Amino acid sequence: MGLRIVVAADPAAVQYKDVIKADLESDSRVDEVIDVGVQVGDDTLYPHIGVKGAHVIKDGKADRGIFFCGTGMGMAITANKVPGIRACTAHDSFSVERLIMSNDAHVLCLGQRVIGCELARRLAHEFIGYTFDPSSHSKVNVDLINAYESGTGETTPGSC
Ligand SMILES: O=C[C@H](O)[C@H](O)COP(=O)(O)O
Repeated sequence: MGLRIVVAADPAAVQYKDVIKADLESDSRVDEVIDVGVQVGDDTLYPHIGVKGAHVIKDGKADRGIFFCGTGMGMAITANKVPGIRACTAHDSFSVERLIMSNDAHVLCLGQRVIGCELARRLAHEFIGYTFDPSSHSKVNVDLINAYESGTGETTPGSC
């Protein structure tokens, strides 16, 4: 079964969102692309779109997301506020690899004002090619993040 990917952008990055949406729609690794906006001419601000996109993943309707804004940072900050969602900006190939392999992230965030379109396309292509290995040493870190978020873990402001 292929991946279900949600794409989201604010007005500063709708062009990259639409280019990469088209790439994903013709990618054999992808079963479904869900576009939560914005569309050209829609001036909705990124916090609204980032929350909406992250909830698609939280609600189990998508496996991963690729979110876009001017820098990628506003979308990342926003998506991380949705419980259970791990999102980060990554503008180089190694970071994109580690975003999955070390961090088991759900969302790659890209900045249209920061990187060229061809690099953004390449990073999006690479992002969906990685699968987190739950038997790797990285799982303990992801588990600690989740435990802190749920209030069940040992990680507290005074724990180190
Ligand atoms: O992180 C925020 C984004 O880059 C957004 O697209 C632009 O925000 P700004 O207009 O506040 O810089």
